[in-house]
Amino acid sequence: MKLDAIEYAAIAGRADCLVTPAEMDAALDRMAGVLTERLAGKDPLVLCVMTGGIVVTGLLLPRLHFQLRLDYLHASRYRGTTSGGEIVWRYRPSEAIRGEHILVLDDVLDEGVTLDQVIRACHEDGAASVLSAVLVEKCRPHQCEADVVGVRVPNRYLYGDGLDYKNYFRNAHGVFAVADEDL
Ligand SMILES: O=P(O)(O)OC[C@H]1O[C@H](OP(=O)(O)OP(=O)(O)O)[C@H](O)[C@@H]1O
Ligand SMILES: Nc1nc2[nH]cnc2c(=O)[nH]1
Repeated sequence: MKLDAIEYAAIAGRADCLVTPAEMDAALDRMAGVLTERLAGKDPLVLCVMTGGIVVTGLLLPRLHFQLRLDYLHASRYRGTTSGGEIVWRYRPSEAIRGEHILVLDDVLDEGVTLDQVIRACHEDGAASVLSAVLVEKCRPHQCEADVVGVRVPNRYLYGDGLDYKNYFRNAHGVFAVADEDL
């Protein structure tokens, strides 16, 4: 469904900014530092979890000054809605994963169902090691933990830096919480 320009502006106007663009940039620098310590010299294969992971991947990779390769996987469970369902795999690069040091990059750790299943899939597919990093972690219980976290935020429905609201706002820099009346 498309949003008209008035609705779009109203949703943005009612949202709360939880993390500013400058705070996100600082978080990305910190993540890059930790990932460099953990992965430099290992020639990792970075897997972007589509679609939300595309922004953190694009912002983080130029900060990683060591040898690596990039691929992606596509697993999703929200699909434009605000509550999660079954994981649907659209692309799983099983052959490429065998024997590799994998870095999984995603935008958000919420219930942790997606990351848990992605990490299990990488092990099943024969990864030599699996490290995970998320840009945003919600303060709530998760089915699994990420190894590296950019920022931690309250448990609200979020958009920005890859996270969508009704398929929009992935391009907003920073993290924003949708107003209750828009949920
Ligand atoms: O921790 P969880 O509760 O499993 O939620 C996290 C997942 O939810 C989002 O994906 P979504 O299914 O919305 O797909 P998208 O990346 O296409 O937005 C996000 O990109 C994570 O992959
Ligand atoms: N856009 C978006 N996707 C999610 N997937 C899991 N939690 C969220 C969230 O808060 N916002």
